[in-house]
Amino acid sequence: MRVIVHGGAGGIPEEPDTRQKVLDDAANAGAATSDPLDAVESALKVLESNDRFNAGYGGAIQSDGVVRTDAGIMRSDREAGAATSMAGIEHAISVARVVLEETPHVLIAGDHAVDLASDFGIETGVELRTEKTTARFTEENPPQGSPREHLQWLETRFGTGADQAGGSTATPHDKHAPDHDTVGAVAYDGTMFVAATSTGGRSFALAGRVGDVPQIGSGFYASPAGGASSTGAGEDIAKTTLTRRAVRHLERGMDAQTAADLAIEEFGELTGSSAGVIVLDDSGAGSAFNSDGMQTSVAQK
Ligand SMILES: NC(=O)C[C@H](N)C(=O)O
Repeated sequence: MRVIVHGGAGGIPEEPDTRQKVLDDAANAGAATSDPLDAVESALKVLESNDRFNAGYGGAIQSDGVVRTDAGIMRSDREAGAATSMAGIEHAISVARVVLEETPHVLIAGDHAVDLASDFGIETGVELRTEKTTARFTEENPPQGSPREHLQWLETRFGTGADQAGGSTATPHDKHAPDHDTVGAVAYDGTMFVAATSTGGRSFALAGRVGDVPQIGSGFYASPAGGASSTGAGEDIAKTTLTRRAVRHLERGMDAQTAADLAIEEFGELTGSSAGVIVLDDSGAGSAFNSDGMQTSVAQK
């Protein structure tokens, strides 16, 4: 089993070595399995439980004070599942897998996704806010009232992707904000590729906002040529279908590194925004980003 994981594209983390160790543990956990669905799920569960990443516990808080998680998973035979806008779900990746394996659908949202999770034995009602994320949110004098009032509040707080191009800041407000610390994994067992991504979204987003992560071809994609997982400003990733773009480059004969480089180059040209992508094909792994940093880890067993 070969696995590549990423811990989000953004600024340089405060303790890169500690964080790298968690990513290495995640990649190793994935590589120790014998099924690529298990590989990406076990890798991402390690990262969803660690508050150094914006997924599961420690995920970004939306304008109404709630963390809502999203994830997507896809196999190279084009079976896919995603789950979005879930409150109290730490392991969004496991819910996405339930959607893939147990339903005839590709995307389930909100309270219904939480009910589905509960029915399939996935823990619900988990406290996903940490002291750090709560303090950061509270400092910003959270809005009351209607969505229009929330929109006014986030006008000066929700960073545009262009604010972050070059990765200088995670948001205009907080240099060390864990804004781009979405997690992703791609696994290959010699037969099947599986790509997956999990996130708490972006900080200071409107309640109910959904980004690229649960959208096929945006946050995740797999085909017989390989798989890809992305991270960055989700609105821009969705508008340019970043992972579909990277996998299309594999289908045209590029290797994983060239496909990743070209996809990010095109993304930057089209959007002026920042993102990263990891790519796996049958001969190796590649990754590229146009932010200040994106940590990755590759493991093979
Ligand atoms: N942290 C991220 O990578 C954010 C994620 N792509 C989203 O927009 O929801």
